[in-house]
Amino acid sequence: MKNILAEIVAHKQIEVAARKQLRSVAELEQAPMFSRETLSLSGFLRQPGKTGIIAEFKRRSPSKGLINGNVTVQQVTTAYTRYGASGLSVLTDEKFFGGTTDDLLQARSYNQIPILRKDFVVDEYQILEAKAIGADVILLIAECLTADEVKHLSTFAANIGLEVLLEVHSESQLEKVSDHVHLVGVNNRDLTTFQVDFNRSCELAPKIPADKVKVAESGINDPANIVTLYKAGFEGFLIGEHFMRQEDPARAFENFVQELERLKLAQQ
Ligand SMILES: O=C(O)c1ccccc1NCC(=O)[C@H](O)[C@H](O)COP(=O)(O)O
Repeated sequence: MKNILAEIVAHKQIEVAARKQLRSVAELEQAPMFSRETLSLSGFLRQPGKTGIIAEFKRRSPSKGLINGNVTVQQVTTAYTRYGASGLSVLTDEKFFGGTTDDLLQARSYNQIPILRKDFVVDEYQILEAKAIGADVILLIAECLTADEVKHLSTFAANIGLEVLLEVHSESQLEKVSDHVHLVGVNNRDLTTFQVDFNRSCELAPKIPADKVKVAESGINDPANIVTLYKAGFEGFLIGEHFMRQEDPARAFENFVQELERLKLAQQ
């Protein structure tokens, strides 16, 4: 790991150690959300006629700095759901992305579609925390974890009813895909240069095991990108900044979906 991920992960380990002191595992397991029946993101993405968009609530990022500090979780996520998102992604990392676990708890309280806890998981504790705040899916990033860690953490998540999205950046990282990984995400953004390249994702798509749902992540800013990525085999499309950087992310999402539907009809 020679990019921003190394810095994020180093900080995450310190942060998780501190969080464990504030809220015990027993307290997480007693949280009202912990016992709720989770929703399947892979199932929602495969529902016929749906957009396949996993719409992300993202206030800031290492690549762009502040994206939007003026909107609320309720305004944005309920519009994403209303206009056809297949799932939501909520960044809960505070230092680098300006998110909080409370953002996800709020998103959960207003929406009945699957929610991905977007964070940098290095410890079982964060998976229990994800369940306790109402998430349905966790993200594991292949570049930050060994194959054994992916196997262990994905099994742990599956045992408490959470799905796992494993993010890969290269073909060699596909060796870390294990039984309890339900979705494989390919990040279009190179985290060293922050350059976006859909070709790289399209080349990797056919190499992903057929039983996993393929998700294209990052840099999507045009409905035509979805058509290209769909043709390459992707069923899910994770989009954050393109909507969040607009003054009105809800309107931006609605317009994007309308244009996507128009493009799909034109392709038939
Ligand atoms: O977005 C970043 O700058 C970033 C930097 C380092 C690690 C992760 C990063 N992003 C996390 C994500 O996966 C994106 O938020 C997600 O794929 C949506 O991407 P986008 O549509 O480009 O906001």
